[in-house]
Amino acid sequence: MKIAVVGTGYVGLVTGTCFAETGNEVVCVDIDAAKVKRMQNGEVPIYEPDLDVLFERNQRQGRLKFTTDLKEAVDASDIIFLALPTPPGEDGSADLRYILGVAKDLSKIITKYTIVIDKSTVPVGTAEKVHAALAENLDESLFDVVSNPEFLREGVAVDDFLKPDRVVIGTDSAQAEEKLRRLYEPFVRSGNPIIFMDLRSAEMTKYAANSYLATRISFMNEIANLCEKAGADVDAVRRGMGSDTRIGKRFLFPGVGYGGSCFPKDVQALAHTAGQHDYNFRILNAVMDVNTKQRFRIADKIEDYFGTDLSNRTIALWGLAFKPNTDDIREAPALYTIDRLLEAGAQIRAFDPEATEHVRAIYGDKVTFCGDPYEALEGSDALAIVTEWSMFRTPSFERMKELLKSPIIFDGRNLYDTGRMEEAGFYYDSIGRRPVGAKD
Ligand SMILES: NC(=O)c1ccc[n+]([C@@H]2O[C@H](COP(=O)([O-])OP(=O)(O)OC[C@H]3O[C@@H](n4cnc5c(N)ncnc54)[C@H](O)[C@@H]3O)[C@@H](O)[C@H]2O)c1
Ligand SMILES: O=c1ccn([C@@H]2O[C@H](COP(=O)(O)OP(=O)(O)O[C@H]3O[C@H](CO)[C@@H](O)[C@H](O)[C@H]3O)[C@@H](O)[C@H]2O)c(=O)[nH]1
Repeated sequence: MKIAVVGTGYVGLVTGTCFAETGNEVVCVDIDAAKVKRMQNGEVPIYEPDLDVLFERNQRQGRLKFTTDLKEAVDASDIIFLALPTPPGEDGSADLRYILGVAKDLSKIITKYTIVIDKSTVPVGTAEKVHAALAENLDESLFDVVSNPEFLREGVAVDDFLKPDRVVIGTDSAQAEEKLRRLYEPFVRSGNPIIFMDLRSAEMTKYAANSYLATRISFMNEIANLCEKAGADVDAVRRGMGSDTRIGKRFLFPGVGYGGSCFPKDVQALAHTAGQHDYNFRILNAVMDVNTKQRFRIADKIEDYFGTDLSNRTIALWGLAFKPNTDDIREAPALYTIDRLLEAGAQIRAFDPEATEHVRAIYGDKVTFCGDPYEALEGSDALAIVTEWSMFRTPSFERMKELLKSPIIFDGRNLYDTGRMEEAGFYYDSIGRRPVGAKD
C-alpha cells in the first residue's frame, strides 16, 4: 500500500519504518526541514534500539522516503497517518492545533479517496473534528477518518509495533476497515487481535489504557511509601501481589514517579475530558497528586539524610532519561530531582548513556556532566540512582566505595539487594524497603 506519515517523532518514525518493513511504500513528512535533511541523509534522529537497522534497509531499498512537502506525500498515497504532537494546553486538555491544522491543509490537497488516520493520542470526539475540517473543502465520498491509537513504548518501540498485543481501530467505514485489516495483518500473525470499534471508543481506549497503567504505578508508589513506614518490603509485596493472574506482574514497579511524554499529559487530558462532561474522575486526581510528590522522593530522602541545606554537598546522579533505552527526557523524574538539589545548593555530577546532551541544553554548567558512571562518583557525598539503565545493575561496589566520599546510595529504582548492600558496607536507602547500613 502507499502510505504517508505526517510527523516524524517517535510514533511517526517507527510507524513509517515498520510499514515500509512489511513492503509498503512510505513517505514521511515533517515541517522540520533540518530533521528531514538528516533523515534523507540516512540519519535516525532519535535513539531507539533496533530502529536504525530497519531504517537503513528500507531507505536503501527505496520504500522509505522523507519530505517537507505534504502535497507530494499525499499525492503518492492513499492512506495518511497523522502522528503529530498533542501536547497539553494550559488547561490540561490535549492541544489539537497540529492535528486540525494539518487536516485543514489536507482538505485542500486530497484529490482521490484517502483514509486519514489519527495515530496521535487524541481526546474523544477528535475524529469528528478532523472529519469536519476535511469536509470544509472536500466531498465526503473522498475520505474516511479512522482512529488507530498507538500503544508502543519508547525503548522497545520497534518490537511493540511489529508484535503488538493488539491493534485498536475505530471506524464506521467498511472500506477503511478492510484496508486496515490487510495493512495490519503481518503484525498480528502471532494471533493477537485487531479490535475494531467505533471512533469514540477507540479514542477513549488509548486514554483508558495509559491512565490505568499510571494508576497502577501511583498505587504501587503509595504501597511503597506505606511499606517504608510499616516496616514491610515492597519487592516482596509486589511479587506476592503480581503472582495473582488477575493482577499480573508487569507495571507494578514503584520508583520516582511516572514520566515521559505520555502518562503525565494523557492522565491530565482524561481528567480534563471528564471535567468537560461534568464528571469528577476522582481516581485520576489522586494518581496525579501521588505522582507529583513521588518525583521528589529521592530528593526528599537526600534532604532527610543531609539536611535541607546541601550547599557543601556533591551528589552523583545516575540516569537522566525518563526510562532506560531512550534519550527522551520529557517529564523525566531526573529533571525534578536536579531542580530540587540545585535549589538546596548541591553540586551535581551526572551521568546518562544517551540523554546527556539534552539535559546539558537545559542546565549548561550548573550540572557537571560525566563521561562514565564512576567519574560521577569522584568526590561525591552520595549517589542517587534515578533511571534503571542495565549498565547500573552490576557495578563494582568496591570501586564505588573508593570513589565516593562516603558509601551512601539513594536508589529510586531498587536495583540492588538490600542484604548485599549492607554486607558491602553501604548506607543504602531505596523505595519501599528498609534502609540498611549505618548512617555517618
Ligand atoms: N512517544 C511515544 O512513545 C508515543 C506512543 C504512543 C502515542 N504517542 C502519541 O503520538 C503523538 C506523537 O508523539 P511523538 O512522541 O511521536 O511526537 P514528537 O513530538 O516526538 O514528534 C512530532 C513530530 O511532528 C512534527 N510536526 C509538527 N507539526 C507538523 C506539521 N504541521 N507537519 C508535519 N510535521 C509536523 C514535529 O516536527 C515532530 O518531528 C502524540 O499524540 C503522542 O501522545 C506517543
Ligand atoms: O512499573 C512501572 C512501569 C513504568 N514506570 C514508569 O512509567 C513511565 C512510563 O513508562 P513506559 O510506559 O514504559 O514508557 P512510555 O514510552 O511512556 O509508554 C507509555 O506511553 C506510551 C505513549 O502513550 C504508550 O504508547 C505506551 O503503551 C505506554 O506504556 C516511566 O517513567 C517509567 O519509569 C514505573 O514507574 N513503574
